[in-house]
Amino acid sequence: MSELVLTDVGKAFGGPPVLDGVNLTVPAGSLTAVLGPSGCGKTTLLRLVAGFDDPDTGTITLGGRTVAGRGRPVRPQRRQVGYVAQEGALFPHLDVAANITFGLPRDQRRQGARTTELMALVGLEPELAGRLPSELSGGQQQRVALARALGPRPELVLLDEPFSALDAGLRGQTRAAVAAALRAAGATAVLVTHDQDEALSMADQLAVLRDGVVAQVGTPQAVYHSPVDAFTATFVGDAMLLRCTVTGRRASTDVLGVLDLDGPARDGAALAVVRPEHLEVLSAQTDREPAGFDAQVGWVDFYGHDAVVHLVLAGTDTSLRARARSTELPAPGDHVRVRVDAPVACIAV
Ligand SMILES: Nc1ncnc2c1ncn2[C@@H]1O[C@H](COP(=O)(O)OP(=O)(O)OP(=O)(O)O)[C@@H](O)[C@H]1O
Repeated sequence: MSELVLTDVGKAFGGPPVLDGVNLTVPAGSLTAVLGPSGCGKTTLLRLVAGFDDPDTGTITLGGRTVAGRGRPVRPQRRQVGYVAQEGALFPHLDVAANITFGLPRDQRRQGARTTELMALVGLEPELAGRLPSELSGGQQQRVALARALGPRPELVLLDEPFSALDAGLRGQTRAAVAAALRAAGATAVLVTHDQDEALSMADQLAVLRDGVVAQVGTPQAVYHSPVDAFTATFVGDAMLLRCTVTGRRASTDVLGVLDLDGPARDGAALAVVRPEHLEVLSAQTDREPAGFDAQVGWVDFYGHDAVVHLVLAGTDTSLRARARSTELPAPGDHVRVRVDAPVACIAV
């Protein structure tokens, strides 16, 4: 396993740059998720690392070896990089074992032991070895694709939206199996996705890409709790950005009173990052001390494990979203009270 370092990497295809000075370090043995909206350059970044395209500027090093950017680029097959595409791209006429064996060095192809070991690593039952890809579920196919990519013990595994074709139930299971297999193999991995749940739940490190520029890099927790700008705050998780004035560790908002901040911030104008889970919805008839602000329920999105209550603050046109337990839900039209019951982050403006 090896560290991957991109320094000032740029790429254009005849028009404005698709990647514009990307700096990113992926520590050895860790999984970095590159998260960004469609068209922001995620696949281009993977293709440059794999060697399918060359960067216009900057360098890419893998395990301390420069593979692109200085002198002649190292050819893809010599980079020791495994690639898992959106839809595994398995050979349809080869069975599972033959698909996995295909990625192995010639001297290991006849030894069944490595294939058995790889199937176990990605959580595939041994009896699936003789099946064709068309006889597997989408999640099983992606596990075969990962086993094939891990076979030659690559320095780095690249995963390009590998779960996007799977339905919700299968996606969760396959994500967990793939994350466990990558950890067990000690692989350095880059996962490209536009799915924030996937990025937050799987990654050791999250890099948010916007218009070809890395907007923020950090642990999923750091990016979620301390976004650096309005784009990151609203792209990674749901957030309402409220105008406020910061003084010390408190933010005075126009619409929800004075909020506690979850960290130090510069005094002056800012945006408070209020997430739905920071808001508490109280019954208007509560016998507790009246707290919070009057609001009316517009509608409720029910998700089973919880729900999101859409509200409008009384006397304003401010819309809010509050996460609530699915067992205690108000109804559309109800008058309620709402308050922020947790410290929030803020972004200087
Ligand atoms: N070979 C190419 N020639 C011309 N333009 C390209 C080429 N490859 C990518 N692009 C353009 O570069 C931009 C970024 O594409 P890329 O596929 O990297 O985005 P992405 O973030 O992976 O998007 P998605 O999430 O939709 O797959 C797009 O505008 C795309 O049209």
